[in-house]
Amino acid sequence: MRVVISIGGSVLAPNLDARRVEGHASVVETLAREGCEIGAVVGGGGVARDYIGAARDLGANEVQLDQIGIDVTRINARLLIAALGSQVDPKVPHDYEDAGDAIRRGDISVMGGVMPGQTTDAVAAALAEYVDADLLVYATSVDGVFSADPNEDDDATKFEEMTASELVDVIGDIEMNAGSSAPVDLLAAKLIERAKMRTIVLDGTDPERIEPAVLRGEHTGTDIIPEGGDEPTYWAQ
Ligand SMILES: Nc1ncnc2c1ncn2[C@@H]1O[C@H](COP(=O)(O)OP(=O)(O)O)[C@@H](O)[C@H]1O
Ligand SMILES: O=c1ccn([C@@H]2O[C@H](COP(=O)(O)OP(=O)(O)O)[C@@H](O)[C@H]2O)c(=O)[nH]1
Repeated sequence: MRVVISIGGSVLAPNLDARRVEGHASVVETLAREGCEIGAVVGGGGVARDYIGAARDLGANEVQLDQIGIDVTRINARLLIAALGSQVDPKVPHDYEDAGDAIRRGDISVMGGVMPGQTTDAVAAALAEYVDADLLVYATSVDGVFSADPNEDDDATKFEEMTASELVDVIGDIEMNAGSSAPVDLLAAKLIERAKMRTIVLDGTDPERIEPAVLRGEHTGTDIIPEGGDEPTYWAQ
């Protein structure tokens, strides 16, 4: 099975901790041993937001702030590469072709950000479409997509399941400033919709949750079902 896993910076590197990175690397390696072809995309986390905040105070515009964020996501990608064994492409790809070439060679590919005006959520969705992935997983800091930000609104309710167009509607109003927080960004949601990409949004704080979700579809987060798409056959057994 070919899977793209987006590891949010909030779960990979809310702060710098080698053991936490090791925990995510261990799950990725387990999935590779189970025969998965893997593209990983990592976010910027706390360090990105520290740099973005400082640069904003210095008067940088949003594109400049995005560029700083991209650089931090690429450093985080190098951290995960360092924790992965020999089967990982040592380079952080600058584009989807390089990532796709590595995955087709049988290597694990680890991307960071690629261009201003989006987040790594969109990178993961575009990579999943480009390599025709069977599944896209967002390991983020909440256990799914809610009707509103659950950290701000106690009345927010979780979607167990939703269509990509419902996802577009729910996250459409979330601001898109550099460093803003969203379980999936708007561009990612639109890419998931057009690609009819089977997607799971789950709490990846404990990376162990990723494995059963990928291998058996077992999780407590949100299933994003492509309209007109069927349940993936690999979970039929
Ligand atoms: N509708 C929503 N559903 C779930 N989380 C939301 C929603 N709106 C905003 N959020 C916020 O998005 C955060 C996840 O985004 P972010 O911090 O960028 O994670 P990541 O590091 O995975 O990109 C959650 O912790 C939550 O506070
Ligand atoms: O392709 C990308 C990826 C990231 N970013 C910038 O880098 C920041 C950190 O990336 P992301 O939000 O994906 O990290 P996370 O939310 O997972 O910590 C984003 O807010 C954007 O400002 C960007 O401009 N383009």
